[in-house]
Amino acid sequence: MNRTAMRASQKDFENAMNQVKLLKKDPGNEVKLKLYALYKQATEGPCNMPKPGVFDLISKAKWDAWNALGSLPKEAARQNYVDLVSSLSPSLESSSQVEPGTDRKSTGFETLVVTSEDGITKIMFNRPTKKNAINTEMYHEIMRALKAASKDDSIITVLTGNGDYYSSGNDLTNFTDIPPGGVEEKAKNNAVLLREFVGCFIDFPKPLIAVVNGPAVGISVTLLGLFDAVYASDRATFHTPFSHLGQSPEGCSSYTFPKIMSPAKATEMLIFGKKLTAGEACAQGLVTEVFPDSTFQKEVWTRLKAFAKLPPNAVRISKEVIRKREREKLHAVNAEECNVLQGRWLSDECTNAVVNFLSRKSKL
Ligand SMILES: CCCCC/C=C/CC(=O)SCCNC(=O)CCNC(=O)[C@H](O)C(C)(C)COP(=O)(O)OP(=O)(O)OC[C@H]1O[C@@H](n2cnc3c(N)ncnc32)[C@H](O)[C@@H]1OP(=O)(O)O
Repeated sequence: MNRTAMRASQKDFENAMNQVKLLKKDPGNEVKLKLYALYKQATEGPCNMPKPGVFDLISKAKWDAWNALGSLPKEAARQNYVDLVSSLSPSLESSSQVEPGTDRKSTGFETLVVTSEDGITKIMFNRPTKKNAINTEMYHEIMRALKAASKDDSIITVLTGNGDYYSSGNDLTNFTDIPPGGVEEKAKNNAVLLREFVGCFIDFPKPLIAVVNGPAVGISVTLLGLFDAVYASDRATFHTPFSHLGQSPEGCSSYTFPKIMSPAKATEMLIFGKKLTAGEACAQGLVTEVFPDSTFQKEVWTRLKAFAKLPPNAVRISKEVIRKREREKLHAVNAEECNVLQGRWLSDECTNAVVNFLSRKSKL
């Protein structure tokens, strides 16, 4: 279509402005200056600002670009703006698509949906009928997805849940398939797996963000202390009923939670199993921000897309600086928690709690 023969309407102009916000790639300073100048010309007419001083480089570059348009009529500037934006269209995305998910979808996962788009790798727990309980396969797949995300070209990595739950934590049927070596061997294998699993979160090199779409239980809560930001729907709750299950804290929460929320508040959660609302978890520092469920996805993904446009090296280096001085300590805490849990899994208290759940005598 020959757009120059057309006259861009105010609506075309507004659409073009919205499309600019959704550019996948930075179009470069030259194009950005042109866009700025055309926008100013289209909305205010010829340059009407005093020339900035030579040391104010950015304002001066903008002024030069606008001033260079001379007396170009507003209508023509509007048309040129729309044409310029449309020439950038290969790097635009559909404006209706807010949440990443359609671009590169990784195959080979049974329990996850992993997608990569707009500089964001999204790892979505995908066992909605089991409230996204984490079974052995899922522990392995999450580790595989994190390792791939650490090497791909994304800037940030997001974990979220499919369905009404974020995750109901460890799949309690993990305790049922007993190997030839008996329950001791099972407990040992689980401790090895758990240590490796939590280790992947400690060592993850990019910002890790949790998009907590609904209730979170057990290990899906404790791990949040190792994330860099946690955004929650106001439907989400945070529950670590370890004592009820005859178990003890994991995911480095015995160290991170007292630091994040004070020792007494951590005790209420980790020992007494107090369930927090999203608002309470935010007040205690575990959650970064809470959103109304009706606008949660739209608001959070818009924000994440903006984060993912930040310079990748600066983002990665900053994450390393922040994590560096804690990494050794976190690995030591993880090792100790796994050791303690290995013993707990062999206890009558834990066995009874799991049997009660599996025979539906108890629920949280
Ligand atoms: C390598 C090992 C590492 C171990 C690390 C240790 C981690 C510690 C923890 O994570 S402790 C937390 C463990 N989680 C729980 O105790 C939660 C148990 N689940 C429940 O209490 C409830 O299911 C509920 C409150 C989460 C949801 O209740 P609701 O009534 O809404 O739904 P249902 O109970 O009908 O659940 C639907 C189906 O999902 C199955 N399911 C849910 N959670 C789990 C789970 N954690 N483990 C196994 N299965 C779970 C539930 O059994 C239903 O399945 P069904 O439809 O086939 O009956």
